[in-house]
Amino acid sequence: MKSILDFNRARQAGRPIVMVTAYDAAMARLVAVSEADVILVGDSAAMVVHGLPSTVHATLDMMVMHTAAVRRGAPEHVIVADLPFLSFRQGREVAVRAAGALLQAGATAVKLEGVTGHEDVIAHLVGSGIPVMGHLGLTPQSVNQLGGYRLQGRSEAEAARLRAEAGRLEELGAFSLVLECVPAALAAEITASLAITTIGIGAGNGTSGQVLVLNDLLGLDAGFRPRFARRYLDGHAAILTALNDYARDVRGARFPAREEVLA
Ligand SMILES: Nc1nc(=O)c2c([nH]1)NC[C@@H]1CN(c3ccc(C(=O)N[C@@H](CCC(=O)O)C(=O)O)cc3)CN21
Ligand SMILES: CC(C)C(=O)C(=O)O
Ligand SMILES: [Mg+2]
Repeated sequence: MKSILDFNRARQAGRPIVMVTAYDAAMARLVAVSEADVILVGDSAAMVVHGLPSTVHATLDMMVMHTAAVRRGAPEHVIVADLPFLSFRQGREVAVRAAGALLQAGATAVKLEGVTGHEDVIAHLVGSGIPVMGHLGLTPQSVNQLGGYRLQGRSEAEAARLRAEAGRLEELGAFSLVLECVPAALAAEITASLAITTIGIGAGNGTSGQVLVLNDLLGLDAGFRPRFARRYLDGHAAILTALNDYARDVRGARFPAREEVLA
């Protein structure tokens, strides 16, 4: 996809939107030549790339660096970058500066979690020419409040709140929103009630598109296996085999071979 207008074009054409994360130029180059539509520079980078315990630890500097690297690897794609924890909860000026830094690093749009309490910030970003993607349901930046990564919107009260927040995001001018870990029927109902697109993760197949963390779909982490994260590759095993082949070749004096010696 070349612009955010392609989100609604895809929905109108009945084509599911394919979103995947990337954090560096090498992976972005791969995604750019794949059939995936959109790249998310997720704040999951804090966990996946930096080994930090949660996305609470993502910083603006970190997100700017990853966004710039991904833009170099994918010059033509729509890139959505996550606004890090608290960067949109300290008033309009701080938020617009953070979002501006992400756009100047190469993002096409920003994503932010939740809506209640920062409605004015969302409207101000949109009014400033910054496309905003919302993120509802399981909002990982609130993990310390949610008490873990669990399905959201199970009670009727929670479902009603999610419906209202999704409608509010559309009213405030968000062009799309992520629904993370919510019941499939609720995600489908919210999608049908909105004119803007929804991108699901752990939210069933009734959304306008899907998003997965690249490392998850490549199976790079042997330990992280939530039910929604289908593995298209056992990357952990494949890479481990390559590494051990290399180690054995060095120890067995099979590497480097004659043609690999510069002389
Ligand atoms: N590598 C990675 N992939 C992600 O999808 C991801 C991150 N990191 N970091 C930020 C958040 C955290 N996310 C998570 C993390 C764990 C579960 C999880 O363990 N889910 C279980 C239990 C569900 C439940 O109890 O309702 C599952 O089996 O799906 C879900 C989403 C999604 N995001
Ligand atoms: C899981 C997706 C939606 C995300 O926000 C991230 O990767 O940070
Ligand atoms: Mg995120």
